[in-house]
Amino acid sequence: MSSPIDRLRPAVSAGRPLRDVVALLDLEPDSSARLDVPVTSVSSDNRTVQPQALFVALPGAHVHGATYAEDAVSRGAVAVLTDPAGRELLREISVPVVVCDEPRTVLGPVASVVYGAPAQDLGTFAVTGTNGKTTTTYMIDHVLGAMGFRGGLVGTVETRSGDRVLPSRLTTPEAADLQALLAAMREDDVRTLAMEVSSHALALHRVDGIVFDVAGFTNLSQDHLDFHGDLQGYFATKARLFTPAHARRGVVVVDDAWGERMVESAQIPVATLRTTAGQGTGSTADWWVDDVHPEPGRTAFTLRHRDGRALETGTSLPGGFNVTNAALALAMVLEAGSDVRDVADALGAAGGVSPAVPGRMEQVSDEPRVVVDFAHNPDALRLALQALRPTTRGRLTVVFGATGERDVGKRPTMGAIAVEYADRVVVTDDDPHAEAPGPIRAQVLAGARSAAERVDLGEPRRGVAVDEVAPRAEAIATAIREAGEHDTVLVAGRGHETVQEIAGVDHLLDDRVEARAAVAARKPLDNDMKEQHP
Ligand SMILES: CC(=O)N[C@H]1[C@@H](OP(=O)(O)OP(=O)(O)OC[C@H]2O[C@@H](n3ccc(=O)[nH]c3=O)[C@H](O)[C@@H]2O)O[C@H](CO)[C@@H](O)[C@@H]1O[C@H](C)C(=O)N[C@@H](C)C(=O)N[C@H](CCC(=O)O)C(=O)O
Ligand SMILES: Nc1ncnc2c1ncn2[C@@H]1O[C@H](COP(=O)(O)OP(=O)(O)OP(=O)(O)O)[C@@H](O)[C@H]1O
Repeated sequence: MSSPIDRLRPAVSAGRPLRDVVALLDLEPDSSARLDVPVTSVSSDNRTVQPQALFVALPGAHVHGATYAEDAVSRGAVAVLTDPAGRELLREISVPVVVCDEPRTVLGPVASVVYGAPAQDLGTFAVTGTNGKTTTTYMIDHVLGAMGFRGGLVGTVETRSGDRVLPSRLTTPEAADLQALLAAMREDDVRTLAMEVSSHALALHRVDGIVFDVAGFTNLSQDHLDFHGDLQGYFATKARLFTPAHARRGVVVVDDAWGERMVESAQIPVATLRTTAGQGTGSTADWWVDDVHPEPGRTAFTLRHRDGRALETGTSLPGGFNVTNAALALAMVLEAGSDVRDVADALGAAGGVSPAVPGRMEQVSDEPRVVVDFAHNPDALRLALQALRPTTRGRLTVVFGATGERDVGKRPTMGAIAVEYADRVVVTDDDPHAEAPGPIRAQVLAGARSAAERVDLGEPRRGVAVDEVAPRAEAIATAIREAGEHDTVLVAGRGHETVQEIAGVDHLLDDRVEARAAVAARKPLDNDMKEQHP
């Protein structure tokens, strides 16, 4: 996880006089002389303030940003934008203060003005949905890269501007950081942007001030209900992306009812995409996936449009859901105006839609097969297990936990899903954050054990072993040590992440590193067994 100070920003910024910001907000200037001061950057965190910055002091859940205004000024901030509560905290400040009721809602547009509307110089693609955002953005970036465009990427795993790469702190950065990043991309001669737009970002106005060329919707299922209250609120927040303030056109996966509802509520032109089997010719969707079949090392498929366009390609990323992600990425690129033959030629040379996506169905070993995946909600866990089941010759083990301080309701559900699809379930810790890890495991285990009882009573009887092992590194080691050669071990929930937060303290932990170490530790055992049974 990077600190708030690690961020990509432009080396040069012409900036704008503070007067322009005041005009944008339609406010009465309180001191005309000082409104000529040039503003060359915008920060909503004092730790990122540079000389000539506008410091935007936001009210937060923990603290008011105005608390840090003095420090921001000492770092070179030349003005402060805040709300009336922030103004109260800033009686003695030495720089002009601009007050508006909801500074969060203007942060993006203000930063866009200061940096010279950088989004307008890029071909912009935004992806939202519960699952698949990271994968789909990597796929869009891969397709555009194959076509020769120098790309920018913003999302959960990393932030990339051409050759410059940083690990990400948030999936979607705060508005001021995002606009600075887009300005850096323009400086780096980046032509296209593929970015994840989280529901938090939409609710907290992080992408205000950007109108994406194409927005994509993957799916919706239970997650983040701690923040959005219920699924309806979660959906309504995602739907904001499909309005003229945020996007020009959209592509919506209509495999589930939420997709259909997204099409109904969209206020921009949207193309529909159906990727579930059996649609074929005569599909009611604009785009659909046809002729899905396995080929060595990949799944081949054809993306068709109702106007007759067809694109034959494939993806090496496992699971039916990755065909969906690939089809969405392609449909978004085609809806942006690319010619289907150009895309087909580029993909032919690139070997299909097959980017390396860190921690997404990432296979770290063959025998036993060990796969590290980011599935951390019920739907993703079920799909990841379903994807691995048909190609598992032995037993399927899953190692996972649930996040602390987040959506408590999904814990027992995930336990039950694990039992439904795996032969062995090892419940451990995810990121407990400040919550006590034991009770989180207990809630996951409760769901798993009651599902296991149902499975044991059912016909045919299927004994599923449910164990609790913590800490997580020990759980991974145990599952891999005890796995047979033909077994699969899915380590789910943390994917690419390298820091685990327990009791508010960060610990270095990378599931892929732990899994590789556990596989390496089996080697003497493997050799001994081979000597005994040559
Ligand atoms: C719910 C949420 O998103 N909260 C974000 C919000 O926090 P907050 O309102 O509590 O802020 P605060 O800590 O009270 O601070 C108030 C203001 O003072 C500033 N400040 C604070 C401290 C300081 O030393 N100096 C300073 O200037 C802060 O930058 C902020 O502007 O503003 C903070 C500053 O930008 C964010 O770090 C914080 O994200 C927290 C860490 C978070 O975990 N967010 C997650 C839930 C999130 O956004 N996730 C989505 C992806 C979800 C998914 O799909 O998995 C994402 O897009 O990343
Ligand atoms: N289209 C999809 N439908 C359902 N599940 C998916 C889909 N694509 C990926 N997944 C599952 O969800 C997990 C997360 O995938 P990915 O990181 O691409 O999604 P995301 O939306 O970016 O998630 P997050 O915002 O939490 O980072 C994957 O590891 C996989 O298990």
